Amino acid sequence: MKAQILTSFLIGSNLVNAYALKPRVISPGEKLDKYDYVIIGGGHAGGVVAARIAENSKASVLVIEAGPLDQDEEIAIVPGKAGAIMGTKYDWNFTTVPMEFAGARSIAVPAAKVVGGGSVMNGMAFDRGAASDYDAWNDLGNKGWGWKDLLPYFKKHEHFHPPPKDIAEQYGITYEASAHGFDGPIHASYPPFQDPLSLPWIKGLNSLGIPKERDGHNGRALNVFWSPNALDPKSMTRSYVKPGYYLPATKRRNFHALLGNTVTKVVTKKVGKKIVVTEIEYTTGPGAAKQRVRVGKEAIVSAGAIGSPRLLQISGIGPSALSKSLGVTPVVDLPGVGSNYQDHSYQFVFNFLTNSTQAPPPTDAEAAAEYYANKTGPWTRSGPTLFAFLPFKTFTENATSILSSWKAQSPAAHLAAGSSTEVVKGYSKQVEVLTKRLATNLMAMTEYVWTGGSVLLSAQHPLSRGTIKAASTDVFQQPLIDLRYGSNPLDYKVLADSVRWLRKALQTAPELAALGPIEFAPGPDVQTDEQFAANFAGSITTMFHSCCTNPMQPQKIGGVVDDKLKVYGVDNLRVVDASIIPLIPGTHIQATVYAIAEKAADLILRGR
Ligand SMILES: Cc1cc2nc3c(=O)[nH]c(=O)nc-3n(C[C@H](O)[C@H](O)[C@H](O)COP(=O)(O)OP(=O)(O)OC[C@H]3O[C@@H](n4cnc5c(N)ncnc54)[C@H](O)[C@@H]3O)c2cc1C
Repeated sequence: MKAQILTSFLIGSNLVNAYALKPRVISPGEKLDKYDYVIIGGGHAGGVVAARIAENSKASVLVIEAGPLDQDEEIAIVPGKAGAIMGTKYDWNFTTVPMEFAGARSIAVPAAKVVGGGSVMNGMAFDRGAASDYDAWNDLGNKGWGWKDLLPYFKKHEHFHPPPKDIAEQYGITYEASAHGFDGPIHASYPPFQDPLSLPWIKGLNSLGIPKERDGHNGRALNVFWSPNALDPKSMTRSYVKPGYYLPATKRRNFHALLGNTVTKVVTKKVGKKIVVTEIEYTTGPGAAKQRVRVGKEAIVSAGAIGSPRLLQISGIGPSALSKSLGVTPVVDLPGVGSNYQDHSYQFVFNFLTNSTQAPPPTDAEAAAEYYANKTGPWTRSGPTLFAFLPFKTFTENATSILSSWKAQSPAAHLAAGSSTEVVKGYSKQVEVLTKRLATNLMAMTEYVWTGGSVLLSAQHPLSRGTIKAASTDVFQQPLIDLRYGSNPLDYKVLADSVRWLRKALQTAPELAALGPIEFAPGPDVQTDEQFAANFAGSITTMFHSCCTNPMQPQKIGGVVDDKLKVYGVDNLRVVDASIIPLIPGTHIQATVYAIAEKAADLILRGR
């Protein structure tokens, strides 16, 4: 791919080269020899952290991103086309290895390869977890990462727009202004089109004793609630890192971005007793010459939940045995790198609504015409704005016994073979934290996404843990990605009970039963735990929330970064992206990624 360098340059006092350049596109030869901060990956978190650091005009910042800039194509910015970007040139197009407990299937794991990363590719659902999800991070030993600590960063990136009056009245959309930010770069708004079948779903849940929360953004992302999309209400297009952070940053003279360049190695050196990152090695493509840039202060790895652990591993920062098997000299033995892989898997329950009086939805051509003519209609909505996140005891009487079974399991029993003692200890601690919090009604266990009859069920706190392993030192060869869905059999048990509850809800809640739902998949033949497990193994797939592969937790329990996001054992290296999440929160994770990146930038700017 043709290398692109977008730039704006610096007169930073601490720069080696004394270019006095205006913002413009330059050739690779014009890059500086050394930058204070080199950010690897200009994706979602990387784009935010780079732009924020560059607000300090004295700091020189270079972002190296493997992908290009999107060109405002429909697939990037039109809500109704969200998802169509998967499988294109903006996707790394990763697939898993055959997954042992998921029918030996390999599945696609979309991962963005474009400026703004997942913020360009995602479904624009824009919500936060419950307070308990983040307080659990604190429980693991991470000071400053509880709900109250993160709330200012959730607000900082957000520009909230209250719902239009007519929509709010028709659908009962409520919000709490105190939970929101009003001047951040990312617009959060409610599309003018909502699904009329949302109303019987809310009423049905209410009649089963599940309350509607005023606002899921206030720490109670539980039960049923409305939530905005990452949507600019003026243009009715996606609100994301490129317009919100990246383009404004390119106007700064101290900000450079090197696009279409892939980092191949974090180069370290022993200085006294310390390991220090001295250079970053990168290239324009397979077989092309490798180049280097010097790191003045810090390197920040923001290559995503798959890219970041892989890059650390091929740089000798990771499990030493893996480094050696790759022919890499180990730099720091960090067994947690590439472990602890978590995701929200999902399973559909498909229903026909035999009594629905809803008119058939418009065709794609009609929806497109309406969108382009008036910026109204179904294409203004990318995905769900109504959420149901149910606490464990809400949907199964087996919650207590399942939690007891979790605690009784031998921690190593279901982890990947060869997991280190530290990783096993970390997992054990995570189970302890989760079982305590899931026993309350303050943490969600299953998300139910109502799609007007059919329902997508997603396990929010899986016990299965996957792995990412570099297959070779070649960054252009895909790593071994193993989500290991179902490796802990209790995950399938939880999901089976989630489906059972849904079936009952659809038949007993009067507002839902009135729609005449008839299930056609998994279908009435699937009843026992064993039948469910077999069904899930054949169909379960990703909800695209890969995370947790460089967990922030103490090193002795398999952590990779500390609570300042600094990599253990390396003096000037941080990781800032979804990989640092220790426990996946019960939410779609993009707002959490924004908050992580905002907090990281704050730590860096304050010299922490
Ligand atoms: C298909 C999809 C749908 C989703 N839907 C939603 C949703 O509706 N709501 C929600 O809340 N969340 C959603 N998410 C999740 C959310 O968008 C992601 O979790 C988040 O964007 C990840 O951010 P990140 O910074 O960790 O990684 P990324 O945004 O993936 O950034 C990593 C960047 O690093 C670059 N990179 C990787 N390796 C290298 C290298 N060696 N050299 C240089 N650059 C490199 C990549 O090209 C990429 O740009 C979705 C995700 C996907 C993939």
